[in-house]
Amino acid sequence: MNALHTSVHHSAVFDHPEMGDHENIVFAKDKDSGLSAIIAVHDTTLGPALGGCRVWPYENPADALTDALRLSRGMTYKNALAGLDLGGGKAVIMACPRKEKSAEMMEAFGRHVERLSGTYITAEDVGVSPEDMEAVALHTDHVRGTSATGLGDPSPYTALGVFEGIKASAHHVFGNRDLDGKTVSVQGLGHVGYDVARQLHAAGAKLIVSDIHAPAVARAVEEFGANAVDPSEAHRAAADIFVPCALGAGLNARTIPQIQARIVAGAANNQLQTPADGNALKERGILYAPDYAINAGGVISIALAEPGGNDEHVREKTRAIGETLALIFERAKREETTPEKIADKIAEEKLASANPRRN
Ligand SMILES: NC(=O)c1ccc[n+]([C@@H]2O[C@H](COP(=O)([O-])OP(=O)(O)OC[C@H]3O[C@@H](n4cnc5c(N)ncnc54)[C@H](O)[C@@H]3O)[C@@H](O)[C@H]2O)c1
Repeated sequence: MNALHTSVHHSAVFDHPEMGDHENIVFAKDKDSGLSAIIAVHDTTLGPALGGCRVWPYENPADALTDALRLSRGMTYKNALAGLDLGGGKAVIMACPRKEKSAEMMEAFGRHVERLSGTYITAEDVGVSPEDMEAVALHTDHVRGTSATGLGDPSPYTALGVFEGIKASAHHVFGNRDLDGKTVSVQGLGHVGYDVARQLHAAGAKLIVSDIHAPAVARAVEEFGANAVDPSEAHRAAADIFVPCALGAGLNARTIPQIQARIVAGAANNQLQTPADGNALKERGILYAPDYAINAGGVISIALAEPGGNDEHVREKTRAIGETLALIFERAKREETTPEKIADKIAEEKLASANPRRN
């Protein structure tokens, strides 16, 4: 290998724009099963790095590395803000979940997780099923969310946290947690969105719903007396609260000027397309509940579940998301900044106080 070749690779990894303070990055291969994975351990200041494993047909390893670095850093912040004694990490497997993933590949991944001696704990993410995690668990105990370790589907806990977050947001904006008579636009009626809609309906909210999957919409109209709108209209519906529970990047330069709601509080990951979109919401007087703060119920359930589960302590910690958001909103107001910047600050303060060397 010549010197130029070496320096190209060096800059591609160590000078990667997403390379923050990552502690350890493993490029994991297994010839027999075809596994190519990256395990990124971002920070273990607060405890072992917990974060899901994603199986995705990345176009190239550079995209996979970018995803692993970004997502693992996000998990450090999410776990810290949720008050968990856990650091942040993430794994990505470069494979098509339908055509290339296999039990052998997941087992090989499990062996790599085991080699990290518990500094990384894995769980389900996009493209991974409960059966896949059972295959991983054949080779390592550093896995959560399997039938032996978990409460099952994390979505109900995510939905509970989002509902608490919506009430905290309503209190901040309207001076009252009561949702009776409030109009709420829920975008995306999947695992989380449908359950949030159910809780909103039970609390007396009037629902506007949308999904690209027509049967889910029909069911919500029938069950909750909801009004259906086209998914492209969800953000600009005449509502008090907008609850994005579909895909990311829905808050952007095009949609923000059209939002009628005074609150955006939903489960979707990475709702802000760019950091400037957070400022744009603030300028329009729209309160934004930072996504990784409000949607932490799922990771709380994965982290704290006990086998065979009494889930009361999980529910309690998940309900506390409402209190965390109330603190974030108050401080953002005091410091005249945006809630997502305060969420980041609180997470960083927790890390700094656990490890004074970070100051
Ligand atoms: N499941 C969890 O515990 C959890 C935890 C944290 C964050 N999240 C995030 O919350 C969001 C929802 O998660 P989920 O588990 O309910 O996923 P899901 O796949 O069960 O549901 C997503 C729903 O959104 C719909 N949808 C897709 N594109 C849409 C569009 N353009 N407009 C309207 N609807 C659209 C889909 O048809 C589907 O019904 C995702 O962004 C996910 O990353 C989920």
